[in-house]
Amino acid sequence: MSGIQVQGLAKRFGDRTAVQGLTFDVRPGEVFGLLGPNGAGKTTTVRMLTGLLLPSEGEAFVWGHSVRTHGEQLRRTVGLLTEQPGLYDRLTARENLRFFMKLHELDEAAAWPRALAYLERFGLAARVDDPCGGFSKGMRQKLAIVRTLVHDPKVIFLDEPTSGLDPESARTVRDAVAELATEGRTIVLCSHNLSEVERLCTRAAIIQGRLLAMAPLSELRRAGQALDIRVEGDAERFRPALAALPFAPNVLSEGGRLKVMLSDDAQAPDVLAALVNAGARVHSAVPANRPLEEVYLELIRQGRG
Ligand SMILES: Nc1ncnc2c1ncn2[C@@H]1O[C@H](COP(=O)(O)OP(=O)(O)OP(=O)(O)O)[C@@H](O)[C@H]1O
Repeated sequence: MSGIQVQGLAKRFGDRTAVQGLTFDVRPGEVFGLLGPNGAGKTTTVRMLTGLLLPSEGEAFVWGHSVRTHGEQLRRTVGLLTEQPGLYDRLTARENLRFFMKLHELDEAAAWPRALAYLERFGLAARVDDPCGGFSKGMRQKLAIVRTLVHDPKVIFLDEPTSGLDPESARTVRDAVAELATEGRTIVLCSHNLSEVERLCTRAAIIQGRLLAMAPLSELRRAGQALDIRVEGDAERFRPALAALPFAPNVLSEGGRLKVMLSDDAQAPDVLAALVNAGARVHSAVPANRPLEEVYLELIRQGRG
């Protein structure tokens, strides 16, 4: 069995339930987003799926290994990039990687070329013999990613992998993540960067102590549509007319474009009538998918309600 299967997973810390009733699956070759606000239980879930915490309830299989009974095999199969890079400042990049190779009981001669290829890709090869203490935040993050990959893991958990990276480095890392998935690995991406999630992930779960939604991103974004409207002149001036509608839709405006979020198809004619009554010359109005951010925020609000 490959990929990840999660069945009714729960974790309690004393009286506090961090997560409960989590059920989802992640396929090989998939980049899967695990999303949720601060304190939603993402880290707790990842720690259970990487054998660092035992679940209070439920079961999960990661590449066929039970998180309850096969912790040792599990840890050999997974790579985990945590929020903190967790490197030894006094050691050089090479020494850090060697240390983690030893921890994984790897044959260094076999494992090093793979690490070096990533170091080169991430622009770190020239600094391999410098102590990490002198590395910038982005360099440390990239080295931590290389460390996550030294043992050629089948399942990779990445917590905010591009945090602190400049746009070019972030792109390099995103390309590497996409490539790892095309090699048939399973990747779980925890991120608050929803545009990154939209670019990388095929499916996502949104959690807040429990599962609020799990679906392909294309489906999540369709859940409740938007209307993409082009008007003459600056669209922003029509915002008050739309705000006065009984259903007060959320509106984004940019130049001559308005994106109006609808909770119901039947609201579209009222939106257009309000614009025309306010003097707008409407060039076009087409149904559009909602930005992931809109869907996410709405689900979180409903989850709290
Ligand atoms: N070791 C622990 N002991 C007690 N409570 C904990 C422990 N670890 C996590 N929690 C609690 O579980 C809940 C979920 O925390 P978790 O760190 O999993 O959230 P998160 O989604 O990763 O948040 P963030 O986005 O801020 O990293 C929080 O209420 C947190 O206080």
